[in-house]
Amino acid sequence: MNQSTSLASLLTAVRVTAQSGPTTVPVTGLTLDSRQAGPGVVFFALRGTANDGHQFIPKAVELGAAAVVCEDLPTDLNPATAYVQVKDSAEAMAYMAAEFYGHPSRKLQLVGITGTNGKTTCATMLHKLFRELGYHCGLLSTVQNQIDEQVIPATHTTPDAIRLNELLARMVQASCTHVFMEVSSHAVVQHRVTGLQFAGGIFTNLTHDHLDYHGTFDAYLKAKKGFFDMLPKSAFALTNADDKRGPVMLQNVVGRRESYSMRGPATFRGKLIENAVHGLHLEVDGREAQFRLIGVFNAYNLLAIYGAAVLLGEEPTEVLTVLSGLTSAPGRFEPVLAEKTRITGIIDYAHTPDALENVLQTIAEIRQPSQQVITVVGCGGNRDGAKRPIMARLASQLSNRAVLTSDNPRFEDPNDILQQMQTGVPAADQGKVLTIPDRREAIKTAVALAQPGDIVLVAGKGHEAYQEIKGVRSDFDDKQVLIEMFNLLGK
Ligand SMILES: CC(=O)N[C@H]1[C@@H](OP(=O)(O)OP(=O)(O)OC[C@H]2O[C@@H](n3ccc(=O)[nH]c3=O)[C@H](O)[C@@H]2O)O[C@H](CO)[C@@H](O)[C@@H]1O[C@H](C)C(=O)N[C@@H](C)C(=O)N[C@H](CCC(=O)O)C(=O)O
Ligand SMILES: Nc1ncnc2c1ncn2[C@@H]1O[C@H](COP(=O)(O)OP(=O)(O)OP(=O)(O)O)[C@@H](O)[C@H]1O
Repeated sequence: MNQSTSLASLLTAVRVTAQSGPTTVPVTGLTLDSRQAGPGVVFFALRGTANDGHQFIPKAVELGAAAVVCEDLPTDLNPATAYVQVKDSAEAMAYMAAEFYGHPSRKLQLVGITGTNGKTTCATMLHKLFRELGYHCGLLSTVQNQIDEQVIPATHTTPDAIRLNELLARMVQASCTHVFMEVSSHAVVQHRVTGLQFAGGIFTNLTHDHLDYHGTFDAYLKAKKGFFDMLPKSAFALTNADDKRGPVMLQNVVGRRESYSMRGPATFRGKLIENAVHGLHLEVDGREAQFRLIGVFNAYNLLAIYGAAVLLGEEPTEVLTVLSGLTSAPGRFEPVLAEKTRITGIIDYAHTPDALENVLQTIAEIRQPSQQVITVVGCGGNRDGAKRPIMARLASQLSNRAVLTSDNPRFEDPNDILQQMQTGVPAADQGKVLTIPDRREAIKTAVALAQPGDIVLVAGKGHEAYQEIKGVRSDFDDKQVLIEMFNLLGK
């Protein structure tokens, strides 16, 4: 995008504590990485988790940066460079990025989704729903960003404020009216969404996660709540009333307080009629509808999506009709049916003990006693080793058969990872477990073991389309391999 303005006009968006150097300079770009600095570019020195961006100011200046925005002015100032001192560089960057890109969020109906689980599912399905309803719209998610059907790879759940405003501006340029985005707790704390004007916010749920970053559960909750606290009066704040933290999210918010529930009073009410392998049958605000998504957690996601669409002014019956035909987000409890034998394959991104347990418990809720569950699972290399025995234990205890295999061994020997996983399998379950390092062979074996009607869960990779071995990423897609094996084995 060709963008140009003057530093002085960008500074109207922030409170400056001190400044030096020429402010009339034209600005053609913004960056938070000194290595990307150059003439016309404003460099923001951010205090990071590993580095302090202030140490890279000389590098940015050496590369010709037009200006530096920082919290502490350097002692050695270059007369050709403008230096701007602010209280918080990350916050200033967000306001200046919004200004630089012409406040794209104000020209869109921007809806943010926060919570531990369900963000990708809700954002992706809202995007699909509004596309079906005839709108041009954008998506910002962990899996991918999208402008209508154009896919733009994603590096973060929520991009940094510069990239975010740039993407929103591209969406405005492509005539998008609605954008659905995931708002991670990291993004709130790091001011990635500061200065954006939201039309609505959704809270899905909160469980223990990311405590390595936030330190305490309260800090994690505070980060999530920070997003609801920034919603303006015109926006809706839609919360899950059945989640323990749902009501807290609405405390003292300025936005319109709305809720959804499967249990009690709420703006949008759902009732479970059937939760089966082939999908959910729900009553939503008194209307019955059948959905292709599986599991009670998806009933909550569907209610959130329905509620948001109605709050955005869509007609409830039409919303339900379109939602009924939609499939889930890629690799999020994604069913793959073998037509001939009615074996149900499920592809899920679950790569932590919590997520694996959730998925297997959901399968336990929907399966008939005659249906066996066969789980294929692995654990990544060069990452948290403690989860390996736990995941193997869960897979063996909560399935009829488990096939332990590789999941991005990276630089570790796959056999070492598998050995560590095996230590978690209880003696009584040893007979249920096979160990096959080659993931393709593992999926083939699981399909071969499955009898008509059984369920094959392939966990861990979800939408990921690669397997990383010794630093090399080769193409590997669980869904494609599963379909290939159904065909190969005549299932
Ligand atoms: C822990 C975390 O959130 N880190 C993010 C943070 O980086 P950081 O603070 O570690 O950066 P740093 O290395 O300490 O450097 C400090 C500053 O110096 C700059 N720098 C660094 C080197 C150099 O040569 N020159 C230079 O200017 C860096 O650009 C940075 O601005 O700020 C960077 C710029 O915005 C992010 O890219 C980076 O995300 C990293 C890659 C990351 O993995 N983040 C994850 C944890 C994350 O944000 N995840 C959430 C989703 C969580 C979930 O729900 O699953 C997300 O929204 O994606
Ligand atoms: N509302 C929900 N409640 C509990 N679990 C859920 C919910 N929605 C999805 N899940 C489970 O959590 C997994 C992650 O779902 P999803 O990707 O939608 O969440 P997310 O918040 O975007 O998480 P991530 O950022 O890790 O992708 C799914 O594979 C599914 O098994």
